[in-house]
Amino acid sequence: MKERRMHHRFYYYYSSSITIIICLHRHLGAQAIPTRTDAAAAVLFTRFDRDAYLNLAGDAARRRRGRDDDASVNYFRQTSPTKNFDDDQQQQQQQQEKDARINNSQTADQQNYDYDNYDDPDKCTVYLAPSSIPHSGLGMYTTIPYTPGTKFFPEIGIFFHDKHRQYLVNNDRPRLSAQYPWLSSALSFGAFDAAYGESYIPGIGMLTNSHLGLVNFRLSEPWMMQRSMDGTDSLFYSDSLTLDDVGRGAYTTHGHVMFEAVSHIEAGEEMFVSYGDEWFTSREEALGIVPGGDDFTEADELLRIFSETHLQNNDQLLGEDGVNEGEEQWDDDSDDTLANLTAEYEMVLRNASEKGKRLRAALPDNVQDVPAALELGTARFSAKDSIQSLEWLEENGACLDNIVSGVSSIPQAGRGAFATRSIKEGDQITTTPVLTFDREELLLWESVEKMDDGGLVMELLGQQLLVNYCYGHANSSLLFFPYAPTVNFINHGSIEESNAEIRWSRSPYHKAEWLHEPLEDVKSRMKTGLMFDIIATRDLSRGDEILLYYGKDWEEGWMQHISEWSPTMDSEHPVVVDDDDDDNNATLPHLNLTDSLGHPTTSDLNVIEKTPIVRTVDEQADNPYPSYIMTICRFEPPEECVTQNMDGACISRWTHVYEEKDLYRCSILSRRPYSKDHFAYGTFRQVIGLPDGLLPPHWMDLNSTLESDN
Ligand SMILES: C[S@@+](CC[C@H](N)C(=O)[O-])C[C@H]1O[C@@H](n2cnc3c(N)ncnc32)[C@H](O)[C@@H]1O
Repeated sequence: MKERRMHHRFYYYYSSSITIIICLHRHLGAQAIPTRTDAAAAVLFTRFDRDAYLNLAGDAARRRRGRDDDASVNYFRQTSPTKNFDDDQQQQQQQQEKDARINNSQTADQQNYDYDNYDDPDKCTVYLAPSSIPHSGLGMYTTIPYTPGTKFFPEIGIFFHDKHRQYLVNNDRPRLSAQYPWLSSALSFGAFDAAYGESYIPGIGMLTNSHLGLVNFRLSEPWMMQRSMDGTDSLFYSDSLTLDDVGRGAYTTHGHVMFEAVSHIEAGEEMFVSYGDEWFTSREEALGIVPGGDDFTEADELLRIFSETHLQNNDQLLGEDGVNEGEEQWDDDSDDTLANLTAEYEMVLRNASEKGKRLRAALPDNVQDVPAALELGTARFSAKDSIQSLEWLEENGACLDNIVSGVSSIPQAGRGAFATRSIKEGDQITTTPVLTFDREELLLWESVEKMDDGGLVMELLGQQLLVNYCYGHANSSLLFFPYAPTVNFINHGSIEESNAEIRWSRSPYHKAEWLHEPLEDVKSRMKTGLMFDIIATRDLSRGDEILLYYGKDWEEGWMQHISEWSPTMDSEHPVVVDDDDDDNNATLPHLNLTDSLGHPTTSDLNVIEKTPIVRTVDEQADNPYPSYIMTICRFEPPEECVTQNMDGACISRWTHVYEEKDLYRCSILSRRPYSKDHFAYGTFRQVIGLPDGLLPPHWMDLNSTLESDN
């Protein structure tokens, strides 16, 4: 897994009445998610009004066709059914709050892509183009400067959980898809979402390369609450769907993941994030020795000292005012001087090697390069092409900001992608590299005991949420996950209302020749190379929601889901059981469905329950939290473990109080694992259909569809 560590805080689970804190940083124990039969005890909720939904969906389509809709109109307001609430006032209040939250989240979006603030709103602000890091494929470049803290536009994050439940996981080959995810904690509270999790974050999170000396973006507020549409990742911002909304759990709750600049970024600069030192040190065989950020800083210092002690004593090597003027002047030097300097510089290199191979790798190999490396800094010197001209980007790149995310105009669809500028029919809306998955990688299995002989059989539990973001054909086991910015927000529209289509990219970076290769070769490649283009099929105006026709299977699947789905089925989250300890089944979280609040947030708890958000142990005795809420602490763990479990897990005691600003008291409310929407039973799962004829016939290795499996 691409261990892109943004921070090194560890998360500890704290049960308020117990003083031992158990390290959950590694895992929460091997917990299983249960089979569907466990949903039997669900309580009836009937708030989802199917007819009203279908009417509204029709209205929304009519509005879009008539182009009289406003992209910011939020149909959830009208669809959010409330008839289960007895108290009209409470219902109204809750609805108003939900509206306010959704409006806030829209405002937050708009702040991030207010293109009118730029000198030319039609100027593309971000390009896909070849990376300045050799052999690392494509990268992202900005054409506008950023100041530290400025955010890039919002992206989705998709939680991928319980990899050990893949059928193939134990004896499978290395997979490219494992190179891309972030740690689960990259998504707020992700560390607690499941026993084991990873986070796929497209856009900056997947498309940018990492140069540890030139990192200019980082995930913003990884721990703080990032807004999400349903707020189940966060107790503080909730735009929650209710327990009985048919779209619940069908799209990610992390719909507002932000990256922010960490330095002053120049127009034309390549965007880099840190994958973390370990990502590079664990791949030295494949990547060679890659310096860390500190290595470049130290290398700069070594060159400065070398320059002061040697170059300034050799005035003839420097420009008139003592500043080097580039490489040519070195050519004029006498052989003797150059030989002396080379010998001196080799000493510097030898000393650096002794200190560390990564430090050595940060230094230029030749003394002739020292002046340029001094001027640029060793990091920039090592990737000289990492700042490009606008002309170069226009010539070699593809624009990635023709769309931004917002609340979809489609009821129950979550967020959508909207045009930032007019796009003519036939023109490219965006282009995107795709990561390939084997369908089997997205299935979740559980081994269960067979009644007759006690033997174990594998039972299909369901599919990862990522399925809903993958493109494929029902007759092929190969799936494609696009990862350019914003592309994953594009929703489905019927044949009549769709305004975009997908095709293999015409970009020179798309490896069209791979389409002739056998399926197995494509699946086992450890590099991406295939790309899709999304093309406008009619003239688009700024603010239009982009809609792709997802195909007949998808449409039928969604309609089937609506007709089969019942709040009864959808309203219970799985009970989490411990694989290793059958006696422990009852201790882990489950949703208390008698709680009429649906998904209460801390503010809901405050407003509706009129009680303080955080309760003392005594208060909890009279007034317990809902069962899917837990309290957690966050702190730097003590260096040593008090004891070590058999499996190496660290058990430590909280003996220190740390004052850092991003550490919190042990009073944070979090959702318990497996209590977010995408774990709920009966949630919609369906691959987005690629048009017939797009995939080569020799990739059609299935003759039945897996599509109807939820
Ligand atoms: C690729 S995602 C699109 C982005 C998604 N709306 C989000 O907020 O993250 C596909 C998922 O969006 C939802 N969706 C897309 N189009 C829809 C539609 N026309 N009606 C209902 N749900 C839709 C479904 O949950 C689907 O599985």
